[in-house]
Amino acid sequence: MDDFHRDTWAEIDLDAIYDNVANLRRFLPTGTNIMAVVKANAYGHGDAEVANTALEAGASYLAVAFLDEALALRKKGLAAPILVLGASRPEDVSLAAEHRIALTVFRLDWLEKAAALYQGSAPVYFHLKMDTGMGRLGVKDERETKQMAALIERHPHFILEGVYTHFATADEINTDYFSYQYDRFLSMLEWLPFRPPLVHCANSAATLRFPDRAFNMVRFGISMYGLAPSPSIKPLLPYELKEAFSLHSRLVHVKKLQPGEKVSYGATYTAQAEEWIGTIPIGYADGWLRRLQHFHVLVDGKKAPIVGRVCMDQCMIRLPGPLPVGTKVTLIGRQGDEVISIDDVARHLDTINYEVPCLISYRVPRIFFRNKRIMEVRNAVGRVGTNA
Ligand SMILES: Cc1ncc(COP(=O)(O)O)c(CNc2conc2O)c1O
Repeated sequence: MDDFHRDTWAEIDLDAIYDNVANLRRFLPTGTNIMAVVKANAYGHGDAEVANTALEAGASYLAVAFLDEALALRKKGLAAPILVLGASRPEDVSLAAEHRIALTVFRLDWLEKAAALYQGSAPVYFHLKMDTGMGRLGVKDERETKQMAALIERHPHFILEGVYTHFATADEINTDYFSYQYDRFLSMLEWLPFRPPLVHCANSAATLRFPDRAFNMVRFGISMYGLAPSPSIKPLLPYELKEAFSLHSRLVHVKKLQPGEKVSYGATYTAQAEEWIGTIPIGYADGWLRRLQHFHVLVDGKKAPIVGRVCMDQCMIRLPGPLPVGTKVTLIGRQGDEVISIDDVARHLDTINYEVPCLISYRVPRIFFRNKRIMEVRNAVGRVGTNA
């Protein structure tokens, strides 16, 4: 376990991760596999710890965005199959094969380059991505699809393990475009000479809303972390999700301001009366963005407004009264009857909940709880740029 020397930390409740996946396991038809999406350091929650917990709870596959993230999981001892959802380089096919990492393929020219460059004898697993309307990555042409399937079939070491697509609007109430994409996927699947072993299309929203249209694997991301894919479909979710991420700090300075005294850069905040002001060691370099000025935190079980500009490493809050240095402050999570959810922070930032935990940077240590006890502490400070 790492130690850390600044009183700001994130707590990851792996019991919540476990329950979110175990509940999905119970919710899905037996033959539907669960692919745990752990890209971007598991949406800021800690890639290896979340991956291990998800696998324990019934996931059988992992997904990341880029090859480096998959290699990092292998280095951390994860042995489960991993799919790279994003683009990779044709010259990295050997590296992927060596580590049993499946790659997404969606261009014939890429596949031809990979075939020309691959000198290995280990099997190379591909998932062919079809663009049914997300407009990001994916093949759209029948002839190109057939040529790609034929090339893979001809190659002695290439294996078409899966085929998939990604929905643009599964988290919206109106299902017109979702249905268009689903139907498009059904017809594009007919372009293949055979059905690969794994066919998948559903992200969290599609999984939880339309489990009967998930084929035989789902790609479970945001709701594994206990977050609804969007506020509009939150009431439609089939079971309660448990939020896994919380964020805490401690008062490092407390002072009383007289009326007219100022706080922070730009002296934009002026005390209106005698006010108790606390300083906490978290700022925008930790992902606690400047736009969170005027938002609030919890201290002594009460809401406390963030006053003055958020600095790179610190910010100031107006306290309900004199409190001792060292008092715990909760920026995301619960104190007594008061809760600040990730959705609350996202709403204030006018963004989506996905972005909030992803923003909490490497500089904030993560403490992992399993069975209500600390099972790991990760402090990446000092590791960035070295072999972790
Ligand atoms: C291809 C693909 N599959 C599955 C998921 C998981 O989706 P979920 O977290 O809604 O369950 C994502 C998430 N990708 C992104 C989420 O936000 N921006 C993205 O690019 C994805 O890009």
